Amino acid sequence: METELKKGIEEAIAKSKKSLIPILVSEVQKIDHIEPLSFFTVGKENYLGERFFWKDPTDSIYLIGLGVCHQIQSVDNRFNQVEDQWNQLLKEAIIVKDEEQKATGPFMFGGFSFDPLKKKTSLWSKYADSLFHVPKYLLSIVEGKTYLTTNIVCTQYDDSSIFEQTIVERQALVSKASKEYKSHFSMLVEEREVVDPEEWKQTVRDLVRDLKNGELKKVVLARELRLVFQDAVLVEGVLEQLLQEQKESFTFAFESNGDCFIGASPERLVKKEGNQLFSTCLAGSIARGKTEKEDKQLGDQLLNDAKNLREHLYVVEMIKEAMEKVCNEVKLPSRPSLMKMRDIQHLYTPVVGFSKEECSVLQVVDSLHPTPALGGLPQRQAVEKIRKIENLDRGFYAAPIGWLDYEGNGEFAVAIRSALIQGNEASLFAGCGIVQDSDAESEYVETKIKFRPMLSALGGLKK
Ligand SMILES: C=C(O[C@H]1C=CC=C(C(=O)O)[C@@H]1O)C(=O)O
Ligand SMILES: [Mg+2]
Repeated sequence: METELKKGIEEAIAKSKKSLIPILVSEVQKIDHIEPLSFFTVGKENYLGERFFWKDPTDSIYLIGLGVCHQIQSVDNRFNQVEDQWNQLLKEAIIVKDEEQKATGPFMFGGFSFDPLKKKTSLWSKYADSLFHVPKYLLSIVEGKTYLTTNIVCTQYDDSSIFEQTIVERQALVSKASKEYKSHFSMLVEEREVVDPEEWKQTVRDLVRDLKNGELKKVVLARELRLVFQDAVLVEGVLEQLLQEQKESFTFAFESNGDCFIGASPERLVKKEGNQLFSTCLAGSIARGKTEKEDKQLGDQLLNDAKNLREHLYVVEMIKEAMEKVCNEVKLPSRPSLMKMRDIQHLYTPVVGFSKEECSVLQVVDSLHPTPALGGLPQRQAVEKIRKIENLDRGFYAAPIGWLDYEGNGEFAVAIRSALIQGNEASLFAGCGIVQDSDAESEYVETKIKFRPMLSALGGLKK
């Protein structure tokens, strides 16, 4: 296998000398199991600020990336541009692998900001509106099998010494990652609501008045909580906590230039496997009960609550319509069920479809984002409203985050229940769907519940 990587690199350098464009070499090895968190932690030494972590709710896939061998960014027409740049890179790529397995080989991880037209603050200066990383090393644990992909972008100026360097580095990574991982914690010293609660509730009241009088049916409003810690927050510790406490969610971390966007989202935007497409309608919320009986009562209340059902129905209508455009067949249950996480329960409708030919994951992301679970209805007007009245730079919060492989498989979640970690500070985000019969006080309480997963993982939740 290693000689094949060497050959691949030599071929890529020769190709690059002729074409003058960089050439990607991607080699996949099946390896013994490595703990995902160990691999992530070991990457800190050489790749701090260039790591990502992803786990899906069924634990069927773990993806950990270290280093950035190629970066994709774009400004206008961003979903198409990312796709074009990705296809450009893939066109000449040299792939060395023995076995077919999704989420291995040429692969990228990243996401988009919620609204590229929103006025920017310095909060998200480390994240472009579209940002994808092709990792140097990718650990993929897919249905219990472990793979290590090594990606190298070769240019006309390289020589085969990059082969030797890579082999040495990769052996060191794998052997260190096989040792045990120790967790750490930081202490929270201050908690600050970035927007005054009364001001936020007033915005909700004003919005409810508009919803009663205009064509807008739903707008999702969010707010930010800023935390200060004694020491720099250790992303590994936060991830460990999220993995333990939010098993039913997508757990993700995406580092960029020293900051880290991290979270545990229960909400899939889209998954594509072959021509099968999966999406999720998740909107309408209530607390978990302290006892089983109370929990069931609350769940039943949610399933029969007109306001929450309305909030949910708008999402179902929009996702169904968008999926029907790209699918030959779309299936979904006629009524929502409950999805329960540690801190909250939601109304949930899964959607399955068979995609038409030539329909890519990013095209589906483009047609869905933002769904009314994050934006509102009608979509464009709701986003405009948020841009105008919401006192928050959402950045990557509530926007698509996920991965794509070279065969067109991929999965994106919407990045809610999330936080942006910046050294010894963090911003947490939480929003809720405002409809005509929303009550500002209850919506405020709902956002408080939605802060809990991240607050707890950051060690800041008072028990
Ligand atoms: C916008 C968020 O949640 C969405 C997802 C599920 C339920 C929601 C709700 O009931 O309002 C929201 O639409 C968030 O957690 O920040
Ligand atoms: Mg709600």
